[in-house]
Amino acid sequence: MSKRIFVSATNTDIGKTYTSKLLIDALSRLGYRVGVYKPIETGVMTHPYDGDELYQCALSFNPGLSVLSLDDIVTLQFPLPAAPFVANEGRAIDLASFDTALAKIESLCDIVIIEGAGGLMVPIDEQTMMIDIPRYFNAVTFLVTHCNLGCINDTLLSLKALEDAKLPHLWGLNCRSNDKGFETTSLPYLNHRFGSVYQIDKDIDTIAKALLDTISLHNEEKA
Ligand SMILES: Nc1ncnc2c1ncn2[C@@H]1O[C@H](COP(=O)(O)OP(=O)(O)OP(=O)(O)O)[C@@H](O)[C@H]1O
Ligand SMILES: C[C@H](N)[C@H](N)CCCCCC(=O)O
Ligand SMILES: [Mg+2]
Repeated sequence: MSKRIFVSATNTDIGKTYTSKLLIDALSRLGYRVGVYKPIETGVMTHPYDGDELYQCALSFNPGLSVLSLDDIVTLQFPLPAAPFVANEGRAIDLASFDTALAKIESLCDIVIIEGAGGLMVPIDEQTMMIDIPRYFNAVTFLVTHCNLGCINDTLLSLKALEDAKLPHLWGLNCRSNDKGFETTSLPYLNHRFGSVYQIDKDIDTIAKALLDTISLHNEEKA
């Protein structure tokens, strides 16, 4: 069964691409041929920079991906830097249009990292939100959250959305060197509630292994 990780975040600019690249590195070091996919990228004036960043990183570990073009990695590209619904003026998007692209990438890898656009409740069209994508792809979600004041609320809301949707998921905090006060203002509650938390920079190898375990469990349940 395919191994798919859907990387989402509490919002845009939180670190989905940053984290995806660390996951590519960690999974590659575990011996996996890693592929990447960005089904929809908005804000593409001339070049899909997000998709390219993912592609170049994956290519450096998995040269087999060199037969692909950037259009294979980023299926739908829109100039307006906005939710797909807005960038595509509310037109319907047929999710089946992603299947051929993903199959081509998966023929060249053992596991694929799929990056969403923005957060989980970003509208794609009238019928679909970003949170519907991991179910469509049968992927395990990795939620990236931040370490600024407000991260408790943002994290719990996104986790509630994943739990309500009964989607298998893990999550981690993307703390930046200029984040101030996280350990005194937010971490105490997160530790109290969850026992321990993953921090992406420190724990990426543990996260990669936990994602592989979660994928195996999820695939067994689906079999
Ligand atoms: N831990 C970090 N330390 C330093 N810089 C970071 C860190 N995480 C992310 N960044 C930087 O912050 C910016 C936003 O991160 P990134 O592009 O990964 O966000 P994103 O969630 O993928 O955004 P989008 O919704 O546009 O796809 C980038 O310039 C990235 O290099
Ligand atoms: C252009 C940007 N970097 C992302 N690709 C799209 C973010 C859409 C966010 C929409 C919203 O939540 O209001
Ligand atoms: Mg990104």
